[in-house]
Amino acid sequence: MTVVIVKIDNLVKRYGDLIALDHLNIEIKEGEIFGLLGPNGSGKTTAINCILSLLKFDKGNIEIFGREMKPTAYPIKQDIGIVMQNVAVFEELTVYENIDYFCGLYIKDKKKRKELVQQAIEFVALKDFVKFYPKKLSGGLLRRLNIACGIAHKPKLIILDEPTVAVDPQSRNNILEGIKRLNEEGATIIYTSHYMEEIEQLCSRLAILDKGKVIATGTKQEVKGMISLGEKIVIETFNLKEEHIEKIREIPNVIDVELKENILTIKQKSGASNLVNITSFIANHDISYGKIYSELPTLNDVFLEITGKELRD
Ligand SMILES: Nc1ncnc2c1ncn2[C@@H]1O[C@H](COP(=O)(O)OP(=O)(O)OP(=O)(O)O)[C@@H](O)[C@H]1O
Repeated sequence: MTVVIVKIDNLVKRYGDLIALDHLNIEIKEGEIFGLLGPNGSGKTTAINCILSLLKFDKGNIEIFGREMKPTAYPIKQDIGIVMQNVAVFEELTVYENIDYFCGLYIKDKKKRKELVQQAIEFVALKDFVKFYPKKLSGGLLRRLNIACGIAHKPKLIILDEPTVAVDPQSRNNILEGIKRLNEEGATIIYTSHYMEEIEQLCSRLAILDKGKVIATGTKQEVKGMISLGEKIVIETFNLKEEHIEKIREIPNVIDVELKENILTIKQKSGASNLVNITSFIANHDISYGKIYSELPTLNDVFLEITGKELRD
């Protein structure tokens, strides 16, 4: 039986005249890594703050673990781990003391807490830095400390709001791998990002947000299946003429052709396969080419087709 961990029903949140969340409906199931993908300002942080009852909302209902979420729902909060966008640690405490403090909010037994703090330190690979104060840590290490503080008490639901913004690639990989391990160990994860690559890599299901609305939701395949765009064929060409482009446009199932700095991108309708037709066209017209490959639509393509805008400006 599928257990629903988070149920967001018809959620509306206004800031004055601005509708930050516009009748949001989302269900997150046990064991998922659920992605909330959307550009800056689409409502991801507002949604997270409402889920956590840190913000009052105007309409709707939120249930977590099958119970109504309220500011005073402490038993529910105990089973949630939060890693917010802005690093929130104490400057006057060391790495160890910070993790111990946050873990101590939920775990009173000292022996148990010591074990959990050690596990969290190993988990984010901060063993060599336990005596450091936060101001001595690089941005990436600080993010890792922030994560350790949020997850040390082994919560059932972990919410991470853009945890990789402004971190170096090594720390980013460390963070993404760590999230996968937390999930394998049984935690349900909500992960917000405006990086579609991260959501693609990490999440089993996702919702794409724009202007406070869910514009698409499902597995990656389901979401990509909602648009008319199918495979894209990309060719590096050197002597292509305008008339060639026009002829390629006429090939059945081609929906768009674009040439940018020697890179020709041919977009096709979902379900169509034109690679053979296009390679024979190129050969028959003596067009010289370098790389040629086909790729599936990205989540940015989904966003672009539905909203007319790029995910990242
Ligand atoms: N406290 C606030 N007062 C007024 N407007 C706000 C407030 N917080 C957010 N907003 C507005 O609500 C909308 C949603 O913002 P939100 O921070 O939830 O988006 P986001 O998707 O998390 O973006 P980002 O990735 O930039 O954090 C934006 O238009 C934002 O300007």
